[in-house]
Amino acid sequence: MSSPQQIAQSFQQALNLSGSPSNAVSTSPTQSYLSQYMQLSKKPTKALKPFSTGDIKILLLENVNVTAINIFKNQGYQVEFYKTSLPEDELIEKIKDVHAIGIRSKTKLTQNVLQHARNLVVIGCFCIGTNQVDLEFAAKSGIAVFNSPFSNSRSVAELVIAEIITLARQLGDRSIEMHTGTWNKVSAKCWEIRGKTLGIIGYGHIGSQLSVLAEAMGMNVIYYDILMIMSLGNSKQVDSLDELLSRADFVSCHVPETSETKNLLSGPQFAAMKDGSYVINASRGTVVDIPALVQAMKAGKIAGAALDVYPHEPAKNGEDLFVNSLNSWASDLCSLRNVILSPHIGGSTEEAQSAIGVEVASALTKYVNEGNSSGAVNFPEVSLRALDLDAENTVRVLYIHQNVPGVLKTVNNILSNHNIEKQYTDSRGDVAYLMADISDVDLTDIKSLYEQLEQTPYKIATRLLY
Ligand SMILES: NC(=O)c1ccc[n+]([C@@H]2O[C@H](COP(=O)([O-])OP(=O)(O)OC[C@H]3O[C@@H](n4cnc5c(N)ncnc54)[C@H](O)[C@@H]3O)[C@@H](O)[C@H]2O)c1
Ligand SMILES: O=C(O)[C@H](O)COP(=O)(O)O
Repeated sequence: MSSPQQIAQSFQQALNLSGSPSNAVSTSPTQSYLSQYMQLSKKPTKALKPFSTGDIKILLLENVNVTAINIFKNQGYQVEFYKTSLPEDELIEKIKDVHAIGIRSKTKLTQNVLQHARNLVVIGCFCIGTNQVDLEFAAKSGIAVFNSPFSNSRSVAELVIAEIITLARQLGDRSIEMHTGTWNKVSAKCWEIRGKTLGIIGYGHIGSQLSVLAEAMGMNVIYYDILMIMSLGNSKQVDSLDELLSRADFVSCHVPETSETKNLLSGPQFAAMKDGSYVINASRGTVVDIPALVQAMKAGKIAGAALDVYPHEPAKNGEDLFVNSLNSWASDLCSLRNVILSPHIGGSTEEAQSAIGVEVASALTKYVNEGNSSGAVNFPEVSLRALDLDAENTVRVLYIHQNVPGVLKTVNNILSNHNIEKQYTDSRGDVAYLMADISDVDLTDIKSLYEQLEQTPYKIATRLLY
């Protein structure tokens, strides 16, 4: 019989957890990372140590906040940090070996990129939007995705309030004039916002927060959403986008990027708006058709616009918006009066970034260390209370599988030699996730337990924590 050390060694080779290249696992790239053991206990009785938190490699891109780095380092994870996003070829190289990746809105985790991830267990979007990740492919590959659903909502809402006043007072133009030495004191077509109507498209976390701030400043608020949503304050939900457009002096978009929201505001919608009204977009660049906006502004229909997001955004600071041929509208837009352009800074405040860092890093840590998927955006949400590390011979089984009949029968048959202390399972679409704490496990049996689970049909990923 093999000694525990020998078993540990063979596990390390087979599972490629030692950091050195391994070709012992002859599965496809998306399968090979799924087979992982993790030992959280430092107890000397558990001599078998195929995987510890110190083996976890995490790649952080796009200047994810230091609060997150500290949380990961406190866990003992190996952290590789970059201030920017990476070009696709570099990203593919880097993603091959890491167990977790943290990104913001720029990094595109497409199927093409994700299929190279051999060990990836979890993705953290340190922002609200998750449209930059192929969520379905990730789920089917057993990769959970987490985001921060509201930690930057207030920051975006405050920016939009600033933009409403700036547009109403043509403040951007006055400032540019003063910077070039021109004194141009005017009141024509400059307005108070008190008593004006703000039309909010998308009354979610940001839209509703904006509603409260706008009403506090004396605005009337109407909103349009595909869902019936309780109105805050005196705001009123309207039945159609057209009704909102025909009544609002300021229209602000706060919808996600979906196929339905692509060019949500285009030529016909600008035509339906009030003469001299204003457009604000701090949601996603695909939501407003910029060339159509330029036309509407040139025609004098729209009196001003504030854009924080664009269909093709530069990957890093210092890059020129104009050099991207896909942004052929850029010089036209910049030549217009009363247009505020900001570089996707809606959520970029110290408060928001620090809170997002804590929130997403905590979710990732819980998933890696405990398998807890509460709050995942693409994955069944399963959690059991923290693994009892003091309980001798207890193992947490994390088993991700295709959502088809008969799988639980097979799995519970495998687990039936042990005492199942707790078990929880849930499914989402085609993917299901089972978590079970089993006791009375002889550590020398773990290899066999693992191998049996790995050999089950419809398995996507297995992890054993002990
Ligand atoms: N500029 C920035 O820095 C920044 C920061 C944070 C978020 N965002 C963007 O803002 C978006 C909104 O954020 P949120 O937190 O308020 O999201 P949310 O999910 O809380 O709210 C979005 C709302 O839009 C509604 N909606 C969806 N499709 C719609 C449609 N076709 N028409 C009308 N309503 C529709 C939803 O029902 C929901 O109520 C995010 O998806 C993100 O892309 C940008
Ligand atoms: O989705 C978001 O939260 C915003 O678009 C902010 O993205 P960022 O973190 O890349 O600035």
